[in-house]
Amino acid sequence: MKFDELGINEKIVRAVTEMGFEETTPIQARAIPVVMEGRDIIGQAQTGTGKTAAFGIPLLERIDPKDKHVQAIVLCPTRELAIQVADEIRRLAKFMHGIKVIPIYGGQDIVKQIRSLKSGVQVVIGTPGRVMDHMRRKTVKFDHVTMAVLDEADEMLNMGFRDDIETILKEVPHERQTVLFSATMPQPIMDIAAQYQKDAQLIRVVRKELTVKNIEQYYFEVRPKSKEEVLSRLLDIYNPHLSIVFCNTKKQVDELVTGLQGRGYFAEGLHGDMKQQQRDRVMNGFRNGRTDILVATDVAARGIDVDDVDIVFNYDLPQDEEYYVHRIGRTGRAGRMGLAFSFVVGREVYKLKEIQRYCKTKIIAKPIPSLNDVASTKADMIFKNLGDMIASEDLSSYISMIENRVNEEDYTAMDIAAAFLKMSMRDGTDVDSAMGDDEFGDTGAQEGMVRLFINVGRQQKARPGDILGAIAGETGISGRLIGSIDMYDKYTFVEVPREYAQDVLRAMDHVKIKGKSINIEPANRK
Ligand SMILES: Nc1ncnc2c1ncn2[C@@H]1O[C@H](COP(=O)(O)OP(=O)(O)OP(=O)(O)O)[C@@H](O)[C@H]1O
Ligand SMILES: [Mg+2]
Repeated sequence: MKFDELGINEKIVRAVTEMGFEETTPIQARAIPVVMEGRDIIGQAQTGTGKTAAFGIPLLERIDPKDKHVQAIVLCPTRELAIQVADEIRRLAKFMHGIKVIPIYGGQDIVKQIRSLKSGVQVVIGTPGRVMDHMRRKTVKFDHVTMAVLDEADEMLNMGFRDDIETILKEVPHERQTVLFSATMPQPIMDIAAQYQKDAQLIRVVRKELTVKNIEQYYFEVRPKSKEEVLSRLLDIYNPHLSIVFCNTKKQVDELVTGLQGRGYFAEGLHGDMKQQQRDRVMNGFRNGRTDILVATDVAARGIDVDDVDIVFNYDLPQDEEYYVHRIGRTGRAGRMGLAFSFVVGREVYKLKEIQRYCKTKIIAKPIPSLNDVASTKADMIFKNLGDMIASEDLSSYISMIENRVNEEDYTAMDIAAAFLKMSMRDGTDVDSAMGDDEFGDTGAQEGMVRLFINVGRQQKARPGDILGAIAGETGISGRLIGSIDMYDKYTFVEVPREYAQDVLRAMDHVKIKGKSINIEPANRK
């Protein structure tokens, strides 16, 4: 459906065209006409499918620019979302004169907000706490409000905000229109919502899955200690333009940011213990690409819309299934492609099963990339850049420098190229030191090798060749590089190059001998 078929203000049609919207999304096509009729609705549609405009457009249709009272109020669960929704509604209102939209949220100078509110604002987009604050101070009045929107309604009506929402809605005239939007809408929440709405129509853009099709979802079985290393490898291999890494605690966010920055990544944290100024700085940095990696708690899980987020990582699996939907929904927006990678530790596999059941999607297991994979991806990128440079630049003076060297010294141009490659691949993570030596200790292995202990299980009569083959097959490490296998009555040891040891351990869960899993651990623990 085209926007001009909706019977909306021509100025809004102009604005959406300028915003690059060609057609309405399904939720917009279905919700906008009903909301324009003045009916209460509950709108549920997948993440990134344009719910903001679905309420923003009919909201603007209702505003009388000549009337300087607050006429519409939108409540959002987080500050960042309030700012973003206000921006989107301002863009929609770009050609409508005399409409003022402001976000009001905690942590921002309240005196400034009061001044703006006094200057005649028709649309307030706020977080419940700060809105209540203004109500108490009587710096905002809602007696001319005809429309209330609860964006991310289920989240806000969840225990945390319920009382605040109730208090706020009591201040809004009873004849108001009340609309609720979210990508998830659990039944208990809809029951609560019935108290605030009148004869609400449920508009659910039904799809089998709750998550968007264009997000590919994978998981990695990891050990808690190896999460950061695995994350780094994935970042190096997939090289996302922007990515968001979700952690379950503020402490974990801080730790991971320090770790990633130490490894040379442009990462910043976002969580509720930070000062608002800092939160704004981080969010702006991420929106304009100064920060590539946003490490966040669930404050960034709902509604946040940033172009070019290619990958969402669940560094920790979320506690609630709904949060999985919202977190991964930060990628794959407005029809783009996205990747969602979840880290799963031990028994969390069960949680992952629940998430899959809830979302009605499959999350597929993926092996952890080896350092070899990382190295070859890095080399590919370097070769690509070199190719571009060779094609487009005059390198003759450099060529003669190399020729001179080769004539004077005892090595070839190939040696020089190889040394250069090694040098350029050493940026960011240091491949050789990434392995954490002490985990393997001194186990009397040969120089450069570490000993691993393998438990093949008693009943299995595995031959050394089977074990070697299985490990080589799963890790991609050439069988030649894996050293001796020593089989004793009860114990089996294998020696592997130190730099591959971690890979072998991580691959363990996938290494099967005669269909049965085996157990591998550092030999110094025995
Ligand atoms: N009709 C449209 N055509 C193209 N892009 C659109 C259209 N409507 C909205 N968009 C863009 O799609 C992106 C996602 O929209 P929006 O943030 O409203 O999604 P949402 O459904 O609210 O998602 P979430 O559940 O994550 O809050 C925004 O960048 C928005 O500008
Ligand atoms: Mg939204």
